Amino acid sequence: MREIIDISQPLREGMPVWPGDTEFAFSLVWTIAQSGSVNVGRLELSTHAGTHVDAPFHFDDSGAKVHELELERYIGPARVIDAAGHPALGAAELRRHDLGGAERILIRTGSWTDRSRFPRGITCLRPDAAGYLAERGVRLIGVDTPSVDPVESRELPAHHALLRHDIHILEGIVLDGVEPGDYELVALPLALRSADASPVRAVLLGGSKD
Ligand SMILES: N[C@@H](CC(=O)c1ccccc1NC=O)C(=O)O
Repeated sequence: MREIIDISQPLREGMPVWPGDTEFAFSLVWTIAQSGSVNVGRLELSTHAGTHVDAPFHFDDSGAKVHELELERYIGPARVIDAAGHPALGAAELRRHDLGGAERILIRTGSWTDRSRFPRGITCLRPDAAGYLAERGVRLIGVDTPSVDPVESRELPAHHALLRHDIHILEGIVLDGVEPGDYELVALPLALRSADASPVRAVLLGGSKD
């Protein structure tokens, strides 16, 4: 049995959300006490709640929507690298890490320290990281922050550069205590018609396949 490492943020009332975005809410609309048979909940949440993938449509009107994402991009070999301690990560910083030919690179920036609040001053990606990653065969980049661009950015240069190089984005993963190294990633978007992003349950499978 392979070890399963959950790298997802718990979705819960009061969890941090993008400034001004929909707060997460869960409530029971039917209870066993009232209905005599079942509890049934309802959710209100942003498509960017917690750990999520951005579809290109999030920042490009002609970009692919969530239901158009190929699932194979979100399942398969992934390398976790520890790149903590940088205000921004460009080609120069990433060059110091062995990416090992993995199509999926998950970056621990360590820049979201207090998970009870939405972070300020996160480590972002520089646009020149995109070409460097693409040359090494990367197709999915995951970060432990809510964005690959600075939170104040309107132009979203790293999002656009990554898309131009056909690299998709997984945001808000939790890599505290995860050893750098090679894993299998599973982080599937929901089958959400027309959406700009989707929460995912992201897990790493460690150990051997036997
Ligand atoms: N582009 C950011 C998210 C973002 O910009 C955002 C997410 C939720 C609600 C509002 C957002 N931006 C608003 O200006 C990202 O996905 O990395």
